[in-house]
Amino acid sequence: CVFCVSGAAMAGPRPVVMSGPSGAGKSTLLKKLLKEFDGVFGFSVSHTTRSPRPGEENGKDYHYVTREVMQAAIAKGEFIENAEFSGNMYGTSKAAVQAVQAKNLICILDIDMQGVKNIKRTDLNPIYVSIQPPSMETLEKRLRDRKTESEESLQKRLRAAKVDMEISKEPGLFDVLIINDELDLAYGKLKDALLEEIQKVRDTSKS
Ligand SMILES: Nc1ncnc2c1ncn2[C@@H]1O[C@H](COP(=O)(O)OP(=O)(O)OP(=O)(O)O)[C@@H](O)[C@H]1O
Ligand SMILES: Nc1nc2c(ncn2[C@@H]2O[C@H](COP(=O)(O)O)[C@@H](O)[C@H]2O)c(=O)[nH]1
Repeated sequence: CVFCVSGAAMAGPRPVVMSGPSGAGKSTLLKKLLKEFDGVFGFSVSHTTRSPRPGEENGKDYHYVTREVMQAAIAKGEFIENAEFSGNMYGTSKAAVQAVQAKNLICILDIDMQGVKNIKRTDLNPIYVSIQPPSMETLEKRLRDRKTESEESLQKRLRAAKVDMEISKEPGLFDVLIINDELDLAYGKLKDALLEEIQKVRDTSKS
């Protein structure tokens, strides 16, 4: 298989892909999952060429690299997928996913729409979850209040969000679509969607 990444020997819980516009609340939701279900989920740490935000840690939130380093690693076939988003490169390395799967945890990938389309051509077989904001106005407010973006980056992200919100309606692209309006309600829906996989991991770790 040309696009094989996980390998048959890696059969374990299904990974979870979380996608949706920048500012929709993916990181907020996945951090809640990682905290509540310690020993069940593991985060696939992506590579990026963007600079770390205050509070972000190299190797935990992302692997922060230069464009040259990232391009060389992609050329060597070390990445499952990679994309250009808002002027920076992002990508999921095979090692990032394998590190989580080796521990028999549910691997969570936080990736953009290009990543979703590319993952669909692999054998990773994840559950695809789309996190959407209630409106463009709310999204813009969240991104502005987060205070992480320059005006230019914010505008780029809002333009990408409009495209993302349209494409995500494509039938069959996502298994679950969650509107993140009230955080606790959205989190409840996310947990419900993943209950079966969570139970599998709990059953396996008991036996
Ligand atoms: N339901 C919610 N209600 C109000 N604010 C929220 C909600 N969910 C997330 N936020 C806030 O919105 C901002 C964006 O959320 P977050 O950083 O999780 O988005 P994201 O989708 O991970 O964005 P990116 O793709 O840029 O990493 C954060 O400041 C977060 O605290
Ligand atoms: N295709 C990929 N997209 C990724 C990856 N890691 C993160 N992302 C997406 O990038 C944007 C911006 O993220 P930010 O941290 O700069 O706000 C967001 O939509 C992420 O989902 C990746 O490895 N591949």
